[in-house]
Amino acid sequence: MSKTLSYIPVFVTGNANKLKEVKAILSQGGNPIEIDSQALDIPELQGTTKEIAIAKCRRAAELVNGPCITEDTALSFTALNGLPGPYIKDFMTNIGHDGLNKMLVGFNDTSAEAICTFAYSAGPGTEPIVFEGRTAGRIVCARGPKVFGWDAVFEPLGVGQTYAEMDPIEKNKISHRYKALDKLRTFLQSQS
Ligand SMILES: O=c1nc[nH]c2c1ncn2[C@H]1C[C@H](O)[C@@H](COP(=O)(O)OP(=O)(O)OP(=O)(O)O)O1
Ligand SMILES: [Mg+2]
Repeated sequence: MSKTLSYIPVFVTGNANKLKEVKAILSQGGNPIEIDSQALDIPELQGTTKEIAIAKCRRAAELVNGPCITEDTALSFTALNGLPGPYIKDFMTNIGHDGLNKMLVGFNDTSAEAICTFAYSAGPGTEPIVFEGRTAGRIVCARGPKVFGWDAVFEPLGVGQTYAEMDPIEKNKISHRYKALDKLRTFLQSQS
């Protein structure tokens, strides 16, 4: 039986690949949760992953004028004290898979962490709540289809494949997004 919330939150994202994974993860297991979606591009501040996620969700709640969910993804390199972190989108756009590898030339440490921060707001003026998921791995030369962001250069610890090489079902079992969404799911189910 699927659990029915008294309202359907809107997942605000401009990223079709994120939406696809979120829908897949939420429909697995016994208690699917229904969400709507809207493709809005919301300005993102500088700051910690949590500060950025909260500001984004606050703005989204004003725009949709109701309950909403946003998600912010970061890729943090240990050797660079956490950078590019929440600024990964600009780095991907400007220097690509190769550039991300070159940034680590001269460092012995190629470890990195994929961080997903979901934020939920019950509506405009309501302080967003955040749910974080982290998956540890390392940065490698691109392997696999270059369909989704930096998937081809991130190899989760102990898997031997990059996110891009993994079966999407397997990625969705261990990913930063899955871990954060699992916490959000528990919260939403407790609300209904
Ligand atoms: O699982 C992932 N595997 C590989 N790459 C990923 C993943 N998840 C996000 N990404 C990329 C998309 C964007 O280049 C950056 C995050 O930026 P971020 O602002 O969170 O995403 P976005 O602007 O594309 O969509 P949104 O409208 O939800 O903000 O990392
Ligand atoms: Mg964004």
